[in-house]
Amino acid sequence: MRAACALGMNVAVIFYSRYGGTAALAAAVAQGAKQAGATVRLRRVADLTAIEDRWSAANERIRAAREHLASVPLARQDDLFWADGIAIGSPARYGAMCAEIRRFLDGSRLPSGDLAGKVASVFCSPSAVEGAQRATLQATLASLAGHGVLVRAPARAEMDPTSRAAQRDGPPRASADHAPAELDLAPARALGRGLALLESRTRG
Ligand SMILES: Cc1cc2nc3c(=O)[nH]c(=O)nc-3n(C[C@H](O)[C@H](O)[C@H](O)COP(=O)(O)O)c2cc1C
Repeated sequence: MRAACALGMNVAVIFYSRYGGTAALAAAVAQGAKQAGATVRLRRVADLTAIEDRWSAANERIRAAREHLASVPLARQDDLFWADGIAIGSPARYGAMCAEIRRFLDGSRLPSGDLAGKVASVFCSPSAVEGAQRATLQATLASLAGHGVLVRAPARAEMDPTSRAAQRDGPPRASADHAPAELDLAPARALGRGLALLESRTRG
């Protein structure tokens, strides 16, 4: 049997991350798409606020994450047009996507339908507040669907932290220490691989 391959496919993985959790998931999504043979752009969305605006206890973690992510290029509207497959990642913020991703999508001023035919998927780094991840993913998907993309809905294991939590001792890790566990990274890689391969199939 011939192995599935997404050679010639472009995948853009676009994320915002304050503490590094979503960034780690984004890197795993990008890795999965690359393993499938796609050309990948890993891009971050810039912060809207300065570190000094935040309460001090969190500042060191934020600063470390920013240093770590400094070499990742900033996302541009062109990345959306370049891509055949698009993955958007956001931390959960009160059950919705973060303001940075909202602004990126709004600021790209895409006429409705401009991303028609592309395949899109979403991923999310929540804390252990069940339901927030699902709400965030659905809100992000709804925004992308408005631009005419085909939605590659996350599988249950990618979508629902409680289904993964059942497989290990303790709650999902993506928030407690901001370092996603392998049980979170493996579905993220599968999402990237699945996105790249699905896109190659829709092209025929
Ligand atoms: C303003 C704010 C609101 C948040 N709201 C939620 C929420 O509704 N549900 C949740 O599970 N986590 C929530 N969190 C926690 C973040 O989603 C969580 O820490 C996430 O892993 C951070 O991702 P990052 O490491 O990529 O920055 C919130 C965090 C902040 C700062």
